[in-house]
Amino acid sequence: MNITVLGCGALGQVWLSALLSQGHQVQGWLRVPQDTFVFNLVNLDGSKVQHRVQANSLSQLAQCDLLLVTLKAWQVSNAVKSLASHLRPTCPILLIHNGMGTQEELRQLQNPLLMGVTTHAARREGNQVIHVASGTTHIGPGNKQGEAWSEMADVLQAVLPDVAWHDTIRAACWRKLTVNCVINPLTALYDCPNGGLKAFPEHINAICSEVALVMEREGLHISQENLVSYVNQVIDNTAENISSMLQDVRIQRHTEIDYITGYLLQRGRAHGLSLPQNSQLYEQIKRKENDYERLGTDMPGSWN
Ligand SMILES: NC(=O)C1=CN([C@@H]2O[C@H](COP(=O)(O)OP(=O)(O)OC[C@H]3O[C@@H](n4cnc5c(N)ncnc54)[C@H](OP(=O)(O)O)[C@@H]3O)[C@@H](O)[C@H]2O)C=CC1
Ligand SMILES: CC(C)(CO)C(=O)C(=O)O
Repeated sequence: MNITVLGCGALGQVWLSALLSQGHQVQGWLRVPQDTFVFNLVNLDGSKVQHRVQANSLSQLAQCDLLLVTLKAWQVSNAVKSLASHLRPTCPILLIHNGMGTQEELRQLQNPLLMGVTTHAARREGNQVIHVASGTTHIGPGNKQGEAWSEMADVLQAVLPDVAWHDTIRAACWRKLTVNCVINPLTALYDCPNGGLKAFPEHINAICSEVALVMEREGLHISQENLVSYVNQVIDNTAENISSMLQDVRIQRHTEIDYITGYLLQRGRAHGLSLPQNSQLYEQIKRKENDYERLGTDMPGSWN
């Protein structure tokens, strides 16, 4: 297949490399246009590879069979909208990111839209990306046109297993959202690795009980106990991890909080629910983010 990967960061490079190794014709799409993109990846087994791929070719974009989007949630809508008119109308667009809300932002899209969440893990270290852990990528339709694309899961399963197709992907997205509503803001707040959250069971329970309320109203029936046990399982499995939100806060980068807790609060409001624990967490993270973003724009020279 001919595939363009939009967002060539940690996750994007893992996919680019896996797609290349399976013989797919790929290009990267970069924020700052370049003709080629060179990257270094450390595979799960510790072996290192360097790849050089084409980048930002409009003619290749116009012929592609899949646009794979591995951007941060807040980067997705604008970037996809700016590229969609260059794609064939039948070319599917697969979004893999943490958080929710982009599906709603892309409601007007004519192309088949597929949504994905993944438990693969990769991180940038210097000039290389390390594929830290293998996992499962759950994908499913994000609009009516996407419903016919279940075979995409088979293609991608051969590239970077495991890939599972869901006729209804929303439940998987909410489960991942729950994990991110707990682990991401709490680790950013307590400045600890994921495993450090074992010390805060009440806080975890309180967050999950509010998420369960919203999920119930969204038509997804799952008990608070079930959510807590799933979140604790992820905490155990990723105990050494520094969550993506804590990483963002540490390097003063915009976080995904608006698409994680922010999305939960938005859905809560739509159902007339008050979610005090999550509202407080959201405010705390936004305060941190605003502090450094305001400082950033106040830096000398920013008016030049
Ligand atoms: N990494 C992981 O292990 C996992 C990540 N996820 C989720 O996957 C998503 C991607 O994560 P990750 O790969 O870590 O993030 P990264 O920040 O590493 O990658 C995003 C990339 O997109 C680039 N980019 C930003 N805006 C544009 C644009 N308009 N056009 C083209 N490229 C652009 C960024 O470039 P620049 O930096 O120059 O702005 C960056 O290289 C996130 O939602 C994350 O939460 C989910 C599970 C695991
Ligand atoms: C699952 C978890 C919490 C792993 O760290 C993650 O998705 C993240 O850090 O964003």
